Parts: sequence; C-alpha cells; structure tokens
Amino acid sequence: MAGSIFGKHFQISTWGESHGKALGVVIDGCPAGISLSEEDIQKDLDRRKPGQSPFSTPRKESDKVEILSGVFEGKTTGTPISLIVYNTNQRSYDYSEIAKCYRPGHADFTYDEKYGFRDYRGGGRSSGRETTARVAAGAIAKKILAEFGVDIMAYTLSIGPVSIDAAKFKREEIFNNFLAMPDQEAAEKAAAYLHEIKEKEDSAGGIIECVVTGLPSGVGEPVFEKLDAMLGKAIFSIGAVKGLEFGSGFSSAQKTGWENNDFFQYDEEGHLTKLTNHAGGIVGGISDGFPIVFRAAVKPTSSIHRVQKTVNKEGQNIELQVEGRHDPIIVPRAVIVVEAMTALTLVDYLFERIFSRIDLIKKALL
Ligand SMILES: Cc1cc2nc3c(=O)[nH]c(=O)nc-3n(C[C@H](O)[C@H](O)[C@H](O)COP(=O)(O)O)c2cc1C
Ligand SMILES: C=C(O[C@@H]1CC(C(=O)O)=C[C@@H](OP(=O)(O)O)[C@H]1O)C(=O)O
Repeated sequence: MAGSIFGKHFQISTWGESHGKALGVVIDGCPAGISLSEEDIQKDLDRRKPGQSPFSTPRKESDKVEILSGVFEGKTTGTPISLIVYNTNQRSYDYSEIAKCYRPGHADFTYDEKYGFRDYRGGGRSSGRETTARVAAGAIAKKILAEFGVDIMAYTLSIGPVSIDAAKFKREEIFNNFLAMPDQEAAEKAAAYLHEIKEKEDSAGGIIECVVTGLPSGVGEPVFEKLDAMLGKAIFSIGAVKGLEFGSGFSSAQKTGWENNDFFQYDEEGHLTKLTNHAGGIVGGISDGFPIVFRAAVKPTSSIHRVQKTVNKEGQNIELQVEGRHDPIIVPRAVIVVEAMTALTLVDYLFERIFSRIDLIKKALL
C-alpha cells in the first residue's frame, strides 16, 4: 500500500491489519553491529499493547514480537530486519454492521471513497493497531539514539480538563499509573473524569508532550525537510492526532518578538546557551542543541458505544450503536507511539547529518 514507508536512510515499511493474521515491519538501513534481542523490542511493545488497563480497549493481545531476519548471534547484520507480531484476539463479528455503514470519525467512509473496497474488520489498516509495527521499529531507533546520548521522553500532559502540575512532575510516575501521567495527583483526577465519561458511553481526548534531550545542534535539513516539518509528518501520521505545536507553539502568536525570542549568552565555560527555549529546540528546521519540546493533541476516540447518527451504503439515514472493544481514551497508549515516531525521525536525520559536512564524511570514511 502506498504510504506505508517512512524514512530515507533508516527506512521502515509497516504492513498488516487489525484483524488480519499478523502485523509487522521491515526496517532497511539499520547499521550492522548493534546488539539486538526480542526483549529490547518487547519492552516498548508492552507499553503499547491493548487490554492492560481499565482505560484501554479490553482486546487482549500479548503482542509478542519475533525477529525474522537481519540479526545474527545477537547483533544486527546491516540487512533488512523483519519483525512480526501475530493477532490472536480478533472479534470480527463486532464489525458486521460496520461493513454496511460508516462510523462517524473513523476512516470507514474515506477508505471506501479511496479504494472502493475495505477490510472493515477492526478498521483494517486504519486501526490504531498498526502502530504496533511502528513501536517495534522505534525501539531499535531508540537503541541507536541511546548510543549518541539522545533521550526521548513522552507523557500525558492532559486528559480532558485535567492537566499535570509541572511542580509535581516525576518521570518514574509515567510508568506507575495507567494514564502515563508524570503527576500522580493529576492521574487520579483524570481517572475519576474517565470513569464518568465511560459511564456515559463516551470517550475523551488529551495532549501528549514529548521532550528530547541530548540531540546535538546542527541536526535537520532546510526548506522542505525541516526537522520540525518531518516530525510533524511523523506525529500527524499517528491516528487521532489533530494538532501539534513546538515550543511556545500557538501561544507564541500572542507574544511580542521581545517576549518570544530566546536570547543567546555564553556561560562561564564559554559554551553558547539560551536564556529560554520558546523555539522548542529547532530553528530554521535545524536543532539548536536545546531540548526539542512538542505537544500533540489527540482527539477523543470516535468509536463510542452511545447511539450515533450516520448513514448506510444503501442511501439511508440510520442510527448506529458501534460494537467492538474500543479505547475510551487513546492518549496513554499513544505516548509510546509518539516516542517511536520521534526516534525514527531523529535517527534518519542523525544519519543524514554525516552527509552535510565534508569533515564529518571524512571522519566517517577515512
Ligand atoms: C494507539 C491507538 C489506539 C486507538 N484506538 C482506537 C479505538 O479503540 N477506537 C477507535 O475508534 N479509534 C482508535 N484509534 C484512532 C483511530 O485509529 C483513528 O481515529 C482512525 O484511524 C481515523 O484517523 P484520524 O482520527 O487520524 O482521522 C486509535 C489510535 C491509536 C494511535
Ligand atoms: C487492538 C488495538 O486497538 C484497537 C484499535 C482500534 C481502532 O479503531 O483504531 C479499535 C479496536 O479494535 P477492535 O475492535 O478490533 O478491538 C482497538 O482494540 C491495538 O491498538 O492493539
């Protein structure tokens, strides 16, 4: 399917549907000599897999990954790495009505318009389940980034009206609650809100924040392939993401230049620094060495159980009660997907960086 390949130097091609036999990814361009095991990948898949929380789809999948190629004696060989995850808990009868009509907010209508034929089971290729493959590939990209000291941390910034309090931020808390919120109190409030929403057979949205540290300055490209543009493509490619801002983002529109500029200064050791980071670590499409900070807005899950107005393919207006086991909130499970897509983008750009300067090419080749 056109549109399923991402990246230039570190390239991934994902495949598979939600109710098909399996999903997977082929990664081309991964350098040889990186130690890699299924456990390395499984850690991230376990953060995304469904059926683990009262705020996730109850569909239970173990999402066990198998490495099919590209790794020998525990190390990457430089040849294509193929990863597979089998689907084991599909319930396709939930979708028999959806074969004949269109869920509001999901991709049923648009896929029919494009292809004239669709795998309606679980949303087919448009399902959030496709992100399993991205997370698997992203785990390898993160391993490479770790060798360069690059760290990626995403978390839930807000759910519905509940936002974290920056003063209460604890990184370890992201892994301690079902909502991936780094503030325990906010997580409790958000959980109460979600229980209310679930009772009304409705769903909620929220915001994911991502912070990248350790990325050197000078990574990115000008004009059409600006680093922020490519991260935008990566993050907007995740189902349900409806907004994205870097640094001060939309709030910069209300500021003056004086307020929004990041003033430069040399520190006591003579290193260039900035007094603020309104730019969010990217200027002119190139990293400035400061943390890359962005926020992605995730819409409320469209497949809610409440009866909705829609149409069928026979030209009738109908009322639809969507079946299926859906996430009442997508945000917590998408946090690791945001990390994966960020890692895939950054690895690609780090590799590209070598080609932008003769001294780096010489260093790499001579
Ligand atoms: C991790 C993840 C889980 C998702 N779970 C659901 C779900 O259970 N039900 C649903 O209707 N949409 C879910 N989505 C969102 C749909 O896949 C998405 O809304 C749909 O493909 C339409 O695309 P769009 O919202 O980007 O326009 C999920 C997305 C992700 C990334
Ligand atoms: C299975 C996953 O999420 C699925 C994403 C999804 C959708 O419409 O995006 C709809 C649901 O599918 P089903 O009705 O088949 O259970 C979710 O469970 C997953 O993310 O692994």
